[in-house]
Amino acid sequence: MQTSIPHGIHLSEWQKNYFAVTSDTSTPEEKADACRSQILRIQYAWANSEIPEICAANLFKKYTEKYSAVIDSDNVETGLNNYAKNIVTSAKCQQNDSDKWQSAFTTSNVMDLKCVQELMKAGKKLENPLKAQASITIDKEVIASVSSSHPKIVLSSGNGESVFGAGSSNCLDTVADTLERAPALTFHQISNLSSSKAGMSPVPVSDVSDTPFAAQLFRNGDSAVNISLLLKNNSPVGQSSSFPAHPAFPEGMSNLGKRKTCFVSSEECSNISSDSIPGEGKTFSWSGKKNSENKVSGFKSAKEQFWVDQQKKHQNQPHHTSLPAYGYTKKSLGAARPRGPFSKFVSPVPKQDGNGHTGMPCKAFGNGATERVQPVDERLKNIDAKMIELVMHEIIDHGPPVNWDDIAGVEFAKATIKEIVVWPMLRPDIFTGLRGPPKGILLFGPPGTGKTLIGKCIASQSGATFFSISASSLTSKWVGEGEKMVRALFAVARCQQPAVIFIDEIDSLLSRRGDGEHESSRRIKTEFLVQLDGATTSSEDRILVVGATNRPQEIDEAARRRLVKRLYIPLPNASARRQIVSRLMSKEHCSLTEEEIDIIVQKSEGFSGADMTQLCREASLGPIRSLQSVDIATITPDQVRRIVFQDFDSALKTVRPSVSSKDLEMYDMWNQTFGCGR
Ligand SMILES: Nc1ncnc2c1ncn2[C@@H]1O[C@H](COP(=O)(O)OP(=O)(O)OP(=O)(O)O)[C@@H](O)[C@H]1O
Ligand SMILES: [Mg+2]
Repeated sequence: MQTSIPHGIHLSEWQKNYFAVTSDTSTPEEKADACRSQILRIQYAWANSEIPEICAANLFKKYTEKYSAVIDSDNVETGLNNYAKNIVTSAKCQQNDSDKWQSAFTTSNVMDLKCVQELMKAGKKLENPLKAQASITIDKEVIASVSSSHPKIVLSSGNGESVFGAGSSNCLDTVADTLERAPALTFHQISNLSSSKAGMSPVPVSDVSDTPFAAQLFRNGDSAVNISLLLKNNSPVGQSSSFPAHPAFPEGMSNLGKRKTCFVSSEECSNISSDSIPGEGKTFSWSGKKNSENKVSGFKSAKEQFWVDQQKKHQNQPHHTSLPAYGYTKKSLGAARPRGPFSKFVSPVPKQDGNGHTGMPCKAFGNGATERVQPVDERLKNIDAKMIELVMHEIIDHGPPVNWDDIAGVEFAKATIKEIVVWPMLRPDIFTGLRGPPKGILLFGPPGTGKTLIGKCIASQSGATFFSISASSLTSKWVGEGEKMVRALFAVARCQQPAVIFIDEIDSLLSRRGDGEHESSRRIKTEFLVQLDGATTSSEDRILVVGATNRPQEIDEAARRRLVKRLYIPLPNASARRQIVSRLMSKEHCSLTEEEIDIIVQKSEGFSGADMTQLCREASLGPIRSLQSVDIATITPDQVRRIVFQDFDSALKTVRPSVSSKDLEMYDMWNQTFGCGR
């Protein structure tokens, strides 16, 4: 296409067309071509959710008007003289003397016109295939009505409608002009521009502030669209106003406050939903009445037509995975969630793309293109996405499975936990009302007695989603972010019910509140108690909080009350110690007799489970230590002698119990006062 653009200046296709349309030196044919090209570009951009509907509507209106002005003009120098007679008729059919004249030439019906469709077909030959397939996409809901005094644009959706007040039309022009003149302008800036007048929430864009939106949109159209627009419904009005001035901001746009503005409420934007079309990409539609209206009227929007065409085109080709859809797509954590601690969990938060941009969650669960996208869980609405990501990656436990048999002794605690955790998870229908399980458990006892091991066992055996976090990591790793993390933890757990939240070293999180306490740890504690209260008192939520501590006396009274089932995990008795030794030695090359084991058990009185494990480790080194250092280099594993009683005897001289009798008294006392054991 020949235009009057000076040579040597690199301009985007959009700009070239813009100049062709506005230039006095362009021929009518060039103007018509340029308009057609712009219209296609707008459709394509909107179909890919690169621009808001309102913006697309305005641009579309502008270029269809320019287009019809060229092709309708009888003047042989400036027009194409009845090139499309239908448009003239349509545009003028309702014209009368009234000020309230409304053109029948709307963004929706114009596409039904035969002549436009012919032009579209012609355009296909010029544009690249992808663009050519984009049929007119401005939807029925965008009704542009123009009156001389109060121009307004009504944008309706299933949830009602929003009226853009006087001057909105001009504002749209402002946005449109900005887009045209500043190809490098980011969407954020456009959003900024749009939001410069208070009253309606602009469409905030986050995490994509550097995305050269307009450049993507209006550059040569071959580049793949890779823009993520992240809507935050709860973002305050004017949030985006902090966006720094962009060097590419066009002259005259600096005093935006004086400009007419347009707004798209974030609520309306959130009504845009996206559905996967089997084997294809996605359609974007306003929720609510629109679709049903379309069906009743038999109207097929250009978007729908676009996808129908796409389907037809590819029906004989093997289906490919749908392209990632960026924009307003949402999904739920509640439905179709994986169960069990080792099942694959799908993060509710978008993964960062290669450019470091965080997009909205845009892919449905699983990989199938046919899966429908679920709405975002309401419970995660106000939770920081980064925190959710952290919860997913840092907290969910992925350790090796632990069986109840791996835990020696503590029979009462094991039975109680099975009763509280496993059975209600398996049969929630039976464990209702008074039989409803307690929502908080505290495992307390001397160090190394298997509290953490029990937590891992619950993770493996309960079938619930298991969140395991060390309290000290909450208070140290994410300084200042602790309370957010706590909130995110419980929110995600709520979405992943039944869920078990295991908090190791809970004393460091819920120690008594004191004067010398740091402000941030106080905040974390308060948040935790609030969340714990919610989780433990809600009868619907199937969240169990399990805390483990070896300093139960330091736990805040409020927290203690909420952890209703307080189970003492004592030092292993003789039978448990025997079990630990037998179990560990069964995996080794060992020749201990039953009597020898009895002696070992006797001699290890007061040992914790961890001490017993250490004793076995030490004894197993006996055969190695008895080797000459020269032999170590050459000996084969099967030449190493068996572990014998003498090795344990030697080991017992170096391994000592780690829990003092004074400590044991304290645990016993606390158990008698607050414990729920026998
Ligand atoms: N009852 C037990 N049965 C089998 N092994 C045990 C038992 N108790 C402890 N152990 C061994 O000791 C190791 C440490 O146990 P664990 O971490 O569960 O102790 P803990 O009670 O959480 O200690 P702490 O209070 O210091 O956190 C376990 O990995 C396991 O090898
Ligand atoms: Mg532990």
